[in-house]
Amino acid sequence: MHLTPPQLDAAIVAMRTVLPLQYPADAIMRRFFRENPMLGGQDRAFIAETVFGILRHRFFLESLTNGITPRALVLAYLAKFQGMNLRELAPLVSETESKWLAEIKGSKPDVLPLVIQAEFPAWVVEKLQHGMPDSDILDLGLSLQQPAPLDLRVNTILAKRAEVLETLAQEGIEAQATPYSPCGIRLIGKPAINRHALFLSGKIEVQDEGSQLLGYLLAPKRGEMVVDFCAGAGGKSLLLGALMNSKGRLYAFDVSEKRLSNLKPRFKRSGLSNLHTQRIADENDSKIKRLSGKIDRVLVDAPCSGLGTLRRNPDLKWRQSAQSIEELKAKQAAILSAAASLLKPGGRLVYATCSFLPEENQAVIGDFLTTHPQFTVLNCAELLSQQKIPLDTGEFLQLSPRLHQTDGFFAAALTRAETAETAKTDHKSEPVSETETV
Ligand SMILES: C[S@@+](CC[C@H](N)C(=O)[O-])C[C@H]1O[C@@H](n2cnc3c(N)ncnc32)[C@H](O)[C@@H]1O
Repeated sequence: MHLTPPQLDAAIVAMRTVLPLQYPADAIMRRFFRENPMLGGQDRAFIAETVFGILRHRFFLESLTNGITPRALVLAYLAKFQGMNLRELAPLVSETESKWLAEIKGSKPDVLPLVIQAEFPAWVVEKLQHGMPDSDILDLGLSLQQPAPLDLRVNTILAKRAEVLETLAQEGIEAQATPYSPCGIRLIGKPAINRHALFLSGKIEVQDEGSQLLGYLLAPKRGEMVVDFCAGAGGKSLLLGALMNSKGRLYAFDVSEKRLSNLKPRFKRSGLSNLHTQRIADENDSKIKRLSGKIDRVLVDAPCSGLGTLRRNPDLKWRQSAQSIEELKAKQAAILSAAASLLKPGGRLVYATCSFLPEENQAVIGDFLTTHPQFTVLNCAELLSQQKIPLDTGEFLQLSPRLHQTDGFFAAALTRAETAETAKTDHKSEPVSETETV
């Protein structure tokens, strides 16, 4: 591309605004674009790509010199990772900068320490080294430095995947069916899909293929009682409703009113009628207690570090810490325990995170099983195979950008044993009354 001085300046200002990283980078960028309405579509794309690209490669870029400035970060990123040659950059930089950029172009990351090559903070590498060889940590880190593709979920209540693919092809939008999710589509580029008629009519939603697979793992059936315990803005609730063919009762719980209200317009578009959102104060809310032992399927999409989404949210590396993981582990255990109490004997619970840290995943499940002997683990590969999805990552579902081109998801499926004791508890629980339909 031909880079103009105003474009370069705007990227530097955006980088300076984002860098304290007190708030999520995507929120800061949204505000930056709102406050700079004169920027055109191309400028915005360039600035966003540059800022997120720098965050993906920040450890490497900062290793190049001491006290690196936002301007130096932008220039170094354009030279090293955007392939801009020194002739293109020459009219925009000083002679000293030009010499420095020439050195950077020749630098070789593969001689640098693992933390820099993998672009992980030291505390993440330390945690991973307990169970992973350095070569795997590096592979994982490198795969998370790539931008994520744009995946869509076809809303099977309103459309078929083949029909959506055909419409996209007719309009020259390159797309293909996702390899695992039966309702997924992967776009080749990044068109502004949220202004497309298919999106506005509720036929498609933006959703990573890995996230879609969690719905197939839970596999709710028509007419069942289902809970999405940490529903947020409802990415997974909408898929669960579609898998239930809008029949039965689907509760979407969350502690955040704001996130649940973001679900409303999506729900309106979706054509579903069986979704009931409820804000809960916390996992011990009385609304949860009233549903004890009554639910067929429960999804726990637990609050987590989000490190598996570093392709999309590279700033999480600086917004999480060893301390925040400790707090998350306690929260995850409490939520899992409360959500499990909802399950009918013989029911299914899926616990999921978008983290690759065993502490947030296998360890939470291990501790839960020790204190809840009435629960056992179901084999995820078998559950997916029952849904005609040929994906075997073992007992747990473990997705990675490198192997599956999805975000880094973890999921465990659990079932509750049928016992005389649990049947007695069922009899005592009261029906839930006040539900709000969005
Ligand atoms: C990973 S996000 C869920 C994303 C959502 N399922 C989706 O697909 O869009 C985790 C959610 O857990 C919610 N949360 C945090 N603490 C909670 C609690 N104690 N009970 C229920 N939800 C909680 C957060 O507000 C957040 O929306």
